[in-house]
Amino acid sequence: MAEQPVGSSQACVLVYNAESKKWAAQGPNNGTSKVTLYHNPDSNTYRVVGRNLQDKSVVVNSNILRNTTYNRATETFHQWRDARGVVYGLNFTSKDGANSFALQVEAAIKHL
Ligand SMILES: CC(=O)N[C@@H](Cc1ccccc1Cl)C(=O)N1CCC[C@]12C=C[C@@H]1CC[C@@H](C(=O)N3CC[C@@H]4C=C[C@H]5[C@H](C)C[C@@H](C(=O)O)N5C(=O)[C@H]43)N1C2=O
Repeated sequence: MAEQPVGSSQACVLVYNAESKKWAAQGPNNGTSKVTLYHNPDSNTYRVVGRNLQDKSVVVNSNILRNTTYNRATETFHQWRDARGVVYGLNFTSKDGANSFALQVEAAIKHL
């Protein structure tokens, strides 16, 4: 069976630049993206995919692993580090959207 969407939310996707110590918003004019947690039941893998709402470009495509720590830095800003050390940030447009997405990611990590 192909990948299934577990849940989605709206957020601005950012990547941290360790050199400049700044967050860089991904996608055209720092736009909002639709971030979706996908589950592949065949391989029992999860990933977060974000697509910019405006031009549909993929702004994040990151595997969530059993040793991933999903950090709720604030009620609306969550972040994680991928296997290569790239730090992603999600600046959600609402607390509810942030919380529901986080609950799904946290459940996914427990399921791995
Ligand atoms: C142990 C560890 O790895 N720790 C990581 C975090 C983590 C923990 C556990 C597992 C994985 C990860 Cl990844 C860490 O601490 N990291 C990862 C890289 C960056 C950072 C390091 C230092 C700074 C200091 C401050 C904070 C930061 O960046 N914060 C705070 C909330 C605040 C909210 C919003 C965004 C806003 C969109 C723009 C900007 C603004 O507000 O202008 N901004 C911010 O400033 C945002 N940092 C971090 O998160």
